[in-house]
Amino acid sequence: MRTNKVFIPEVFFTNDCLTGEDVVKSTRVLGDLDGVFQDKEAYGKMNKEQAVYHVSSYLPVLENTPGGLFMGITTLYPGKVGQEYFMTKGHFHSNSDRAEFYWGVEGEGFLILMDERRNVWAERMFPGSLHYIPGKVAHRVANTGYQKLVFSACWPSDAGHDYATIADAGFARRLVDVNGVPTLV
Ligand SMILES: O=P(O)(O)OC[C@H]1O[C@H](O)[C@H](O)[C@@H](O)[C@@H]1O
Ligand SMILES: [Fe+2]
Repeated sequence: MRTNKVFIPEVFFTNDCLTGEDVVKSTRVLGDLDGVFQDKEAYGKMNKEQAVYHVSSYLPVLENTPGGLFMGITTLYPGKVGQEYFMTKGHFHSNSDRAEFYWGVEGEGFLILMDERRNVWAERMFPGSLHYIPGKVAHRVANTGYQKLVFSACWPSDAGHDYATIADAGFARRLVDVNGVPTLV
């Protein structure tokens, strides 16, 4: 199932929108993304303290609660490591059949998806793009623009994050700048 529906945003979310004791904020700096990018030489020369993305997560119920929902806002900065765009770590869900919605709020980029047979495809993200991520599909987002990319997400509170599978085998294809054009290679 591949869907890429569009809605019209009336409110632009930012990470600052979400506040309260059930909101968890985190930042991933370049040093947290060791092993994620292909060009190790370019990565080695970059400042590891540089922020790549911020996530604010609204967790109104406890992690692993069946039937609940979480919501997040991610701000992903523009940049590249070599020719590869700044991107999120990416993950499957620990409860592998759990689905998720992502939607574009600001900026431009791609949602990169990979199923369990390692087929990879990408959906363009822009303000108002809406993306249904089926269960058993790994997901990561790349910023291909020159400004920050803001997207939001809604996922089941019992989905969990499985980073280990991606850390071990990565995605089967990478989104790189080929003569100025974002290309899956
Ligand atoms: O968890 P990452 O792969 O680093 O992606 C960053 C974040 O993106 C979205 O906001 C998701 O809903 C979060 O669950 C995820 O943590
Ligand atoms: Fe997810």
